[in-house]
Amino acid sequence: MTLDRSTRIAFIGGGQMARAMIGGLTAAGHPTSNIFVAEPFQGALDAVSASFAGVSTSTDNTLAVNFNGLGAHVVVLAVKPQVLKGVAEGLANSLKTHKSVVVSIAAGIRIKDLARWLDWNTIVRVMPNTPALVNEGASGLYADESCTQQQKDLAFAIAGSFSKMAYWVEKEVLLDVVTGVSGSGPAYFFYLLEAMENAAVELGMPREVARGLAAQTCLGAGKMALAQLDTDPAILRKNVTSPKGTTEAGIKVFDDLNAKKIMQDVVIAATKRADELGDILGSQ
Ligand SMILES: NC(=O)C1=CN([C@@H]2O[C@H](COP(=O)(O)OP(=O)(O)OC[C@H]3O[C@@H](n4cnc5c(N)ncnc54)[C@H](OP(=O)(O)O)[C@@H]3O)[C@@H](O)[C@H]2O)C=CC1
Ligand SMILES: O=C(O)[C@@H]1CCC=N1
Repeated sequence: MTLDRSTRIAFIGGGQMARAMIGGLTAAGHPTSNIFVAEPFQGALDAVSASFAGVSTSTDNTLAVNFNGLGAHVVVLAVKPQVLKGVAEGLANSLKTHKSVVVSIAAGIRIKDLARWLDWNTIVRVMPNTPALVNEGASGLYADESCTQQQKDLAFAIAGSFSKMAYWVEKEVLLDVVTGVSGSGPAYFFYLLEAMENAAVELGMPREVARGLAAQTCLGAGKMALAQLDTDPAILRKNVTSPKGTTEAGIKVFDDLNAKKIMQDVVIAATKRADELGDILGSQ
């Protein structure tokens, strides 16, 4: 099937990322009556209901897959990688009954391991990010030959509803790189924002002004980079940098500290951790 308003989507886990995806899906017009969220903590389900009126909820994961006896077309696994094995094993029978397409957003966990736990192999891995909540998500996807083109298209359409940029990657290992760049990436920018805001406050700026200036600058720089994707970001940076001016003085501090190398190491460390999670948790 293709994604349309009648597509029944079940979320297993109703945490940060599930809510960001549901926010994107509903903003794109998907009816809440065709979304079901299951998770063990009633408080989290209440928060989902408060944000998205009309979404069905349950503390029983199999009820979400069962989707009021109709069956979910798509089951999104949105739990932490550490609990995924137990969750997956509990869904095996319901998935076979309803033949749902499984979308896993868990960092690191590979299709072969998930397929073994689920005893089911119609699986697409998607690595989204939390800006999905404000309709600015970026996602990478991977599926192997056990999915049909139609199933891949369905998963891509779902990712596309909460992602401004969505890309298939050719090898599963590249999803770890997606995780290191855009999955974890919002946190790197928040880290920079924290530092920019604190510096401005130390220099006498009221905090709310500092926060607004820094956040809008981040958004503006991102929009400029997106508007000129064929331009190397180094050129965009040079366009801001007047000879012997202020930016040059600021960037010199970055260069003296080898900050570009540090940023590369950050992305590499997050990517390696995704691979490690796949090795450690996948061997269960
Ligand atoms: N956060 C992010 O930016 C991103 C996260 N991801 C991936 O998304 C997944 C979810 O992460 P995130 O949303 O941050 O995590 P959260 O902890 O916010 O959400 C996970 C949810 O799953 C619930 N849960 C725990 N056990 C079960 C269970 N047995 N059955 C059903 N639900 C359960 C948790 O409930 P409780 O709190 O009660 O334990 C929690 O609400 C992870 O695999 C992560 O790798 C991918 C991209 C970005
Ligand atoms: O930190 C994590 O493990 C998850 C995956 C990507 C973003 N958050």
